[in-house]
Amino acid sequence: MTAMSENSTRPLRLPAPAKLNLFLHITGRRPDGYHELQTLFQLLDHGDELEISIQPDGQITFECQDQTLGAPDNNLVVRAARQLQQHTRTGLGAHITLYKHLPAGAGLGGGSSDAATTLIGLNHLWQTNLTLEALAELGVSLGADVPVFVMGHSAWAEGIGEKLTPVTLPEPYFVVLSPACHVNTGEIFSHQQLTRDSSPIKIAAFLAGQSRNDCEPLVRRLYPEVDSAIQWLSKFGPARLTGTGSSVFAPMASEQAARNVLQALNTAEDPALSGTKGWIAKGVNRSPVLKCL
Ligand SMILES: C[C@](O)(CO)[C@H](O)COP(=O)(O)OP(=O)(O)OC[C@H]1O[C@@H](n2ccc(N)nc2=O)[C@H](O)[C@@H]1O
Ligand SMILES: Nc1ncnc2c1ncn2[C@@H]1O[C@H](COP(=O)(O)OP(=O)(O)OP(=O)(O)O)[C@@H](O)[C@H]1O
Repeated sequence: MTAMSENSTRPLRLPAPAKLNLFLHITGRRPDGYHELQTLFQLLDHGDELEISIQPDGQITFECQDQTLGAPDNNLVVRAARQLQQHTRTGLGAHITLYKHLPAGAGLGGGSSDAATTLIGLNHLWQTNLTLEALAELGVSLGADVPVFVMGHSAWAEGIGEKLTPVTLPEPYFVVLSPACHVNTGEIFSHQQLTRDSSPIKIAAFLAGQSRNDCEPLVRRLYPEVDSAIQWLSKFGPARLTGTGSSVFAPMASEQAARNVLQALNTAEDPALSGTKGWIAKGVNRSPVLKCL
């Protein structure tokens, strides 16, 4: 069987991992309104999954059980597929099924990761042979978080999050709490009370504990569920917001320590935590996507 016919018959099942922002400083604003930031992206071993197969007639079709995501045409998976199709002028199409496990609007980069996995998967199936750098450049217009998922490595990031330097992190276990609320990233970045004047730091300052998430004070004020989640998780470790929220996380000394925190969450009688989901994820340096191809 040739590589092409193998590609066209077998659906490709790929992971779309989540990320945490271990810190997030906003250092300025570009003329187009986008914010300049510094962040440390930690990829996780947990996320969504996609199944992709080729459609020879050029159609892009999409399936997802999660009805809360809105119209298929607006889904980042479909937008990524159309963008690659137009850019490469391939005559091929695809049928894509999204198995959504990550909450949306939760600061975990779920939509961006789905878009990145779509670009990587279709580039492979369609044999369009773009480099990862070219796919990342194409993806940044879909979301500022797409490039890190395409490059596939935990990274120090600057610019709007697209200037990436891969870093090797200790890969600890994290407890992640996802309150039931969705936070709209655009709303936080356009809020008058957002801190936008942090001085740039070097990685040594992060390692010395001199970092924060600049969105956190504002998001805690606007979303009491997030404030409660941070207060509760702080009893077990240094808890922080990821991205613009709504999820919060704390690194744990071991998987067992993480399990103990989840058990405490399940038996907590605090009404402010009702609807908040807790889960455990392991930090990974390399994205599981590239290992699948
Ligand atoms: C907060 C982070 O998750 C940190 O990793 C990202 O910066 C956000 O990335 P994202 O969800 O992929 O965001 P996008 O879909 O690109 O942008 C949503 C909206 O947030 C604002 N936005 C986003 C990123 C950024 N660096 N500056 C901004 O001002 C813009 O108004 C934009 O319209
Ligand atoms: N495949 C997708 N998965 C999740 N959301 C999607 C998807 N496609 C489009 N969206 C839209 O994008 C919005 C943001 O979703 P996403 O999960 O990427 O946010 P987020 O976790 O806050 O990301 P970030 O950390 O990058 O800000 C959702 O409210 C939803 O309407």
